[in-house]
Amino acid sequence: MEIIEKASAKINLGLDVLYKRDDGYHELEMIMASVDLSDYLTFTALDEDKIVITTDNGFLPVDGKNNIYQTIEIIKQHYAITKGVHVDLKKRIPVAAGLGGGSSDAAATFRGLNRLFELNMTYEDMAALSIPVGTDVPYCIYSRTALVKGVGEKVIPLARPIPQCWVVLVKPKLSVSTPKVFARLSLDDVTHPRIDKLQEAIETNDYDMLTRYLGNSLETYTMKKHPVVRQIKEKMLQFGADAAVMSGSGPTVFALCRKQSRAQRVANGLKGFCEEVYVVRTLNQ
Ligand SMILES: C[C@](O)(CO)[C@H](O)COP(=O)(O)OP(=O)(O)OC[C@H]1O[C@@H](n2ccc(N)nc2=O)[C@H](O)[C@@H]1O
Ligand SMILES: Nc1ncnc2c1ncn2[C@@H]1O[C@H](COP(=O)(O)OP(=O)(O)OP(=O)(O)O)[C@@H](O)[C@H]1O
Repeated sequence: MEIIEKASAKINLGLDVLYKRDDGYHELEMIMASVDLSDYLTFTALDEDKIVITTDNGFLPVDGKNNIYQTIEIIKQHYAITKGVHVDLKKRIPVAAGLGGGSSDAAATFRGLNRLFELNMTYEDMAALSIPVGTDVPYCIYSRTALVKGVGEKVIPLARPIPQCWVVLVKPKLSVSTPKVFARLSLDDVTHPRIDKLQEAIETNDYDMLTRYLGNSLETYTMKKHPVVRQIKEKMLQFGADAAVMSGSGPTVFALCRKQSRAQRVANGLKGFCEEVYVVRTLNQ
């Protein structure tokens, strides 16, 4: 039997770093949503007890460094599964972009193996097992508009999706190390987006309010280190985006546009500047 799961990219509409905890991790408050830019994973059970990952992306590790591999190991161990698993990954989400690609693949692996081995895990069960793989995995298991707290383990789905709009994603040719960003961040200097206002905007389906309150505490740090990230944001606004902000620890910046034609204009304006430009929709969930 073959099981297919879709793993969608996430964006952080709001990311507030509250404080550093004693264990070194940062307490966060975020509003997250998923967009229609997705990897596809196909799962097959193997009689032999081994984990095999194949992918069309030649640069990704296919061993224990891959989030998919780590997730399968956790599930196999937790449920004492002696069968093996083959996963074929069609990679579409840019890697190390701030779009949670690896986390989303891990989340799809939880959902996929749940079906493949009929484990009856709830989303809560999956989220509880998933944190060692990555702090974005719990959100990606739900993969719907949510308020996310703690280090990422508390996922509270919102009653409505974000107001329908177009999202332009632009990734410059550089990678950002999330651990380094958190380690070097000066908490005295960060700005604090109003997560409560973002939540209110979504719950009242108020697109204009949503665009006013986008914000990310990690943005200033990453922009100082990589000025191109600021340039992308400025250009997006110049080309008519309703709002723009960096996602996660970057370097991808996303813009929101009410109209498709405007999103296309923003994308065309950025194409000469950056190689990776995508126009996508938010998922209606
Ligand atoms: C910034 C976000 O993208 C927001 O969605 C995520 O929290 C980061 O998710 P990620 O890239 O999967 O990163 P993880 O592998 O979970 O964490 C990498 C490192 O970032 C730091 N980290 C991460 C999350 C968090 N709440 N506090 C932290 O201080 C920790 O040093 C951790 O070892
Ligand atoms: N399945 C996977 N897909 C993508 N990257 C993976 C995967 N497994 C392991 N990695 C490694 O994880 C690193 C980060 O990749 P990923 O695309 O998840 O980052 P990201 O989008 O910045 O995540 P986040 O937004 O959660 O910070 C890369 O160096 C990559 O080699």
